[in-house]
Amino acid sequence: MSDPLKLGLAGLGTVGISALKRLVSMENELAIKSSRALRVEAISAKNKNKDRGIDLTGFDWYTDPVEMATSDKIDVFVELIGGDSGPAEDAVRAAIKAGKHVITANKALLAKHGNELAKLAEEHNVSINFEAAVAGGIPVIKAIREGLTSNNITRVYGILNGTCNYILTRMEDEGLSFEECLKDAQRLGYAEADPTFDVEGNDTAHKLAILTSLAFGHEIEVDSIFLEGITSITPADIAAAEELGYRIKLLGVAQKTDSGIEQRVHPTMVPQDSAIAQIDGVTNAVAIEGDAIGSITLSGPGAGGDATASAVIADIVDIARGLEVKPLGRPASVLEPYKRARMRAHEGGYYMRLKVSDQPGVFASIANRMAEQSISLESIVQRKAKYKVEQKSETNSKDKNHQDVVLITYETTELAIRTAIETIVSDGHVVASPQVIRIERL
Ligand SMILES: NC(=O)C1=CN([C@@H]2O[C@H](COP(=O)(O)OP(=O)(O)OC[C@H]3O[C@@H](n4cnc5c(N)ncnc54)[C@H](OP(=O)(O)O)[C@@H]3O)[C@@H](O)[C@H]2O)C=CC1
Ligand SMILES: N[C@@H](CCO)C(=O)O
Repeated sequence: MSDPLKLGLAGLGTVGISALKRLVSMENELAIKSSRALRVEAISAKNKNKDRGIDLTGFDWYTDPVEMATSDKIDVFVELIGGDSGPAEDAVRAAIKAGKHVITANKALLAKHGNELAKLAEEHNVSINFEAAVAGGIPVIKAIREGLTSNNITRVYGILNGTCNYILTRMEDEGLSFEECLKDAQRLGYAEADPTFDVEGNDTAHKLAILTSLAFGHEIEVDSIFLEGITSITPADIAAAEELGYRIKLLGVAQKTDSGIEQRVHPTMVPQDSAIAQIDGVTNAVAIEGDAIGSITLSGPGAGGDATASAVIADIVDIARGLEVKPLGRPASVLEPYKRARMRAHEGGYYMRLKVSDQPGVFASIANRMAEQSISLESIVQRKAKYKVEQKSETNSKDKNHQDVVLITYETTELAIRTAIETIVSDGHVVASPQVIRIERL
């Protein structure tokens, strides 16, 4: 057997401590699978005195992760701190420059600096492995970067945030409030340090940007992703979706179009009988469409200590085995600049829920405005009694004179929908911000 592979682990939170425990408890088995011992030499976290449920006296302790990242005692720096700047970024850069391989679960860091870090790693002949950064325990990076290399990929989409899917599932199944569900997701270790990154869709965007780059051979480009989170989804939308044969999921979608690559993150109506609609709780699913494979969908736990540690350790084993792959699947120098498809040209079906004054003619006026934009309606329903219970929390006594008009359109464009909504709002019948949810062709 070769010399042990010496590891330094920075970050001993939900993911870090699970990874450390598994590396210790599976030491023999991992050594056999890697043909090499994996030895944790050094650890780093903020608070040395925190009880982490494991004896840490056998590891060298570093308060400064940058110092650990450059120490001669380690071969591989494992970054499990988080954040797109500060100690995580400083330590990753320092590790690469010191010739250490890097493993990270940090999608925020990769979405912001991934192109540059990939170049830096190539210059220093080291790997950056980041299986845990996208979809937790699902080996989707390996699937796209290695398993599907002979495919021309046309679309990648999926549920990429465990926290949001957990919240939406529990709101739907148990009728709980958004806030209650989010608190539980935080307690279970699923949410980001700042959970607005989850619920506003940023975390999904970070992951999507990484997948897009790997799938289409473009530079990572996160800032131009069309982004809507789940905070505006109400029990009334969830009830309407169910009645109309859909479920609401936060999807990240990247697809090739004639004008460029469309990247979008938004709550999405998916048909109840589709595979993606069956994905509940913290589970994630990623569907990949390519010319050789047709379509495959991978699903599994998207967050949580053990599931994420599984991906971190697989990355370590790859390094121990000597497997070297360019971080973004091809040399950084040949990645194409990202060409954005305009969101206004997006084509699809739409769900709209409009809270309107309960007056004669409103219904017909809305239908006319849609017709002006050549939008065909699959259904248009007026709801008062049906959603009364769900609406209680968001209404007051004035709402006695209001009702919801729920519309489902056939295929149209984002531009047509936006124009129709502007005119409907300017007609003065709508008494609250219109709710618009895109329907995905699956
Ligand atoms: N939680 C999950 O399910 C998943 C998380 N990720 C990603 O993994 C990474 C870690 O997430 P998670 O484990 O949840 O985060 P936690 O907040 O649970 O843990 C963060 C760790 O970083 C340590 N830390 C913070 N600042 C410093 C510093 N300056 N120097 C050294 N250590 C520091 C903390 O120390 P201390 O404990 O002393 O406070 C803590 O141990 C993030 O990038 C996250 O996005 C990816 C997939 C799933
Ligand atoms: N906060 C993230 C962790 C996994 O990346 C999620 O809920 O999916």
